[in-house]
Amino acid sequence: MKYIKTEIEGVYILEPKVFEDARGYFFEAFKSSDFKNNVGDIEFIQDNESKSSRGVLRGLHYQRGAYSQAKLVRVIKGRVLDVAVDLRRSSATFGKHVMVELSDENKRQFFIPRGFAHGFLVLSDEAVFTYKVDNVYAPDKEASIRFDDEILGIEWPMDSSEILTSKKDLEALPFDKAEYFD
Ligand SMILES: Cc1cn([C@H]2C[C@H](O)[C@@H](COP(=O)(O)OP(=O)(O)O[C@H]3O[C@@H](C)C(=O)[C@@H](O)[C@H]3O)O2)c(=O)[nH]c1=O
Repeated sequence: MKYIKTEIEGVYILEPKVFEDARGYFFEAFKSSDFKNNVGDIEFIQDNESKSSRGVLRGLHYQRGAYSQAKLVRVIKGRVLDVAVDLRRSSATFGKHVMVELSDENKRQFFIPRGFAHGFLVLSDEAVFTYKVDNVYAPDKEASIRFDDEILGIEWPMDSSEILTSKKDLEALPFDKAEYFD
């Protein structure tokens, strides 16, 4: 697995070594010891999976305060654009984001530390998205920032007429009303 640093401290793109043969392929999707050596001592406690159709945008989500979750995300079917927004007020890249394409073809993974908002847009007809988190799900600590917030300036490659979000995400707060991290 290659661990590639991004322009935001603590955010990594992971590229697995894929072994192909006549039967198909094999790769190590997660190896705790490697992850610890390259990223840090993070204990993932839950695996999640969602399926979405083209144009679905889930995000930009985070859990507030001590309920923040680090996430290791990947796509096992289809193609998405994944975005992590830095909400760490003391960070040099506060308010900045990293965008990466994740697909079943490139098999890339994206590591988003605590203190970030996260979201993705589905580019293929269907996408199955799976991710590990390192903290409990706490529905009353959930927060959502508008994906099309002007300050964030994320360039989603679809018109808002093509984008489908949840009611919760439509009612999300603008970035300047969000709760940040120290
Ligand atoms: C996130 C989550 C949701 N749920 C339930 C609540 C709800 O009834 C249903 C769907 O939840 P949501 O609408 O919040 O699902 P979704 O919009 O897919 O939320 C996810 O979006 C991506 C971008 C993230 O980064 C995740 O952390 C998470 O916030 O699943 C759980 O039971 N456990 C969980 O850990």
